[in-house]
Amino acid sequence: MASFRVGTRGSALATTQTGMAARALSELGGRDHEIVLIKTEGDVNMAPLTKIGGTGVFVAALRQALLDNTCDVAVHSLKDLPAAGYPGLVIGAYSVREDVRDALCAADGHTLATLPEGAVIGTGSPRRAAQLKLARPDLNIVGIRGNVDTRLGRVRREGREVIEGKQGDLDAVVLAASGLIRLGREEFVTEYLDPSVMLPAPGQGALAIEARATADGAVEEELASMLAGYDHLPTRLAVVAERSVLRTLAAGCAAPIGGYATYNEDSGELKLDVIVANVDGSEHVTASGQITVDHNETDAEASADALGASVAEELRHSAAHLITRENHFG
Ligand SMILES: NCc1[nH]cc(CCC(=O)O)c1CC(=O)O
Repeated sequence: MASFRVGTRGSALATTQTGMAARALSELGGRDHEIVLIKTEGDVNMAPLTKIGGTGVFVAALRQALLDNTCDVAVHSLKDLPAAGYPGLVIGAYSVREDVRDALCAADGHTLATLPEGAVIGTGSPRRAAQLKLARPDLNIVGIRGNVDTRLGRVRREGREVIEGKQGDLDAVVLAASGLIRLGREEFVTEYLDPSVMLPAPGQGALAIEARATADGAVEEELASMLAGYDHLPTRLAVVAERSVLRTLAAGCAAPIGGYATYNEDSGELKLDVIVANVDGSEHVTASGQITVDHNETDAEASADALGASVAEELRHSAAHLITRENHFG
């Protein structure tokens, strides 16, 4: 059978995780693949994400490549994919989820509890900034961007030259554990932050395989069984619930919202926790919900979506003033 083309961003993390997904798909489908590198606005423009639109800057070019038939599937970090659907495209599969937690990478082996008073922490994420300040109001948060190794290079280390604003100028950074693990950078982690301290971003740790949709919104027949074989249903139910929160509150990936759902295949319990916070940690609201859903039901995904929507509805009024474009930094 003909080979298929897999679109990816060019960052080290993107090419690494795309390679992993593409090899798995090839194996399932008994077909070769080729990788197509796509440059996105988020790779080219280094302004803070909250300034260049946040939502979607990493994915627009990849989606266009699918629509232009430059590639057949695109591999995204689900976290970077806006929660609203996209005309003509469909998420054909979700990967098994990697470690969903955020990870503190600090100088001198520090944990969140032992960081010195007033320590300077780098993150570009309002969600991480808000929850860091909730846990430790004395911390100073500075906005950073760039790829994983660039960010790790900002952490102070014995013997490393301090170049103001470039290298070794921070006490710690916070990154997604999943990215660090996929890139083999776990040795830099000094603490994996429990979701009770830092709720991850909706979709964090999962990959989404996007493809062209047929007229009735399904995956093209050529790819359907391969993608169905790759899809991980417990992940699908959890991330659908999480992303439903973003869609209901009309918030993007740059919003200070954490959301984490778990699905227990044995009991059928789907649980969801959500936090919306002020970026300076001065205010926050939380909500949780739980349903039982049989993953064999055809409407299991709709039930997960409804759970996210109902938890979000609980927060609609109390969180409205925290989901404005002003509630970010940079
Ligand atoms: N916006 C960058 C981005 N998009 C997805 C991940 C992590 C990978 C994942 O969520 O699986 C990262 C890096 C980070 O947050 O540290």
